[in-house]
Amino acid sequence: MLHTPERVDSEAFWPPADELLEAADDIRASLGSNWPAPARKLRFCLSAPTRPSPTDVRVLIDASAHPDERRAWLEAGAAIIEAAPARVELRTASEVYAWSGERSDDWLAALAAFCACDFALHDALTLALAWRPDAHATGPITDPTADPTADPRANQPADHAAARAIAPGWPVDLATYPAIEGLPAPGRPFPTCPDALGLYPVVPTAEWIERLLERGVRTIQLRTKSTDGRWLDAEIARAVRAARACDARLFINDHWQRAIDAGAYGVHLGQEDLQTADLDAIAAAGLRLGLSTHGPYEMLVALRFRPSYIAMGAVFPTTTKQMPTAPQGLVRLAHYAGLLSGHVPLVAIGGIDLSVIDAVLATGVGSAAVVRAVTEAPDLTAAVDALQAHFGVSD
Ligand SMILES: Cc1ncc(COP(=O)(O)OP(=O)(O)O)c(N)n1
Ligand SMILES: Cc1ncsc1CCOP(=O)(O)O
Repeated sequence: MLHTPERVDSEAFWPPADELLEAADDIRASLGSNWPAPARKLRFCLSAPTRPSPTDVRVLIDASAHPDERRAWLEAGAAIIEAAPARVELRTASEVYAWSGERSDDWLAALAAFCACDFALHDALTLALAWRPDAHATGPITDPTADPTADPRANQPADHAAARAIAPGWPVDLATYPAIEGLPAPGRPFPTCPDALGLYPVVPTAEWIERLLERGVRTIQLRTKSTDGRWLDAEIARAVRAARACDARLFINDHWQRAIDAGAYGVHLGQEDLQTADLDAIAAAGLRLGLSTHGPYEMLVALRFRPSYIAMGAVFPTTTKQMPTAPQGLVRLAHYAGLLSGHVPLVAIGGIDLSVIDAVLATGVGSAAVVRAVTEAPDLTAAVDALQAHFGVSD
């Protein structure tokens, strides 16, 4: 079992800072014990270390550093956080992130606490800037016997309600989350779609779509990596025809222009597609937009575009797609579901099949997207019927 100790590493701050460590420990304890143990222990350096290491994060508060010094830290693999009034920037050798907005005086303690729960540094910083001493969830801390990283195939929690509980220290109010800099001004909101999108198969051809519509599926995605334009046009047109005939919600992955031309219900895009897709054209055509995310930072990015739903994953390990981040697990998923509840529907994806569907739905998500659970099912009808039954859909 990989339970995180409810404490921050005693060497998390350099030079040692007892009060800061105590505040970080308090915040960490308020997050409960169900998080993965941190993959690496970061050291937050309030003064320059003699020799920076890749696990160092140099923290400059209302201060600047000589460019040569910065270069040396980044070359050593260290990260730099610069905190100015109402603005924080994180710089690594390859990335720059910037947030603006108010923050708590204890944001640095909160940062150490979220890093101790194994959030990536930019995700932990997003959460730390949102953290407030008095704006906490009221629910019980999640079940201390549940293993956050465990696939419930191996460790089925007796009570799925445990997976839904939100730790008291988790920042639940989107209004306290910082603004991410460098994004376009919010455009018009995309048309809404139901909170509970239900079972959401993601499949490679129109023929698959037809087969699944026949089995009663009503939210579905055409996802193909083909670059053959004529084939794509024909498949998308056929899929749209089939979905319309059943009044089903058909999302087209990536091919937003073709989806507009064919009159699909919606488009699904990844974070990198946000740089190139014409979101105004998608919205103007009345299509819904689903966006992929892999953590709290990307969730905030996605929210800026006012999508119809946000997808989060991979929840569990998957062989269908190479993922940029480690599986999120159920505990994070439940916290994301709590945060987005009432704002935008959340779709879980990655490694989901019949054996985990109950646990996934217990986190509060309204939909589960699946690839292999249908495309590799030995008996498609049985697999779809069994999955659908968990969404209250029966034959
Ligand atoms: C419902 C849903 N969630 C996530 C994805 C993944 O989309 P993306 O990040 O764009 O990656 P590719 O699917 O293009 O490989 C999805 N397609 N659907
Ligand atoms: C496309 C995608 N995006 C995030 S996980 C994933 C693959 C999900 O596939 P499976 O359901 O087979 O694990």
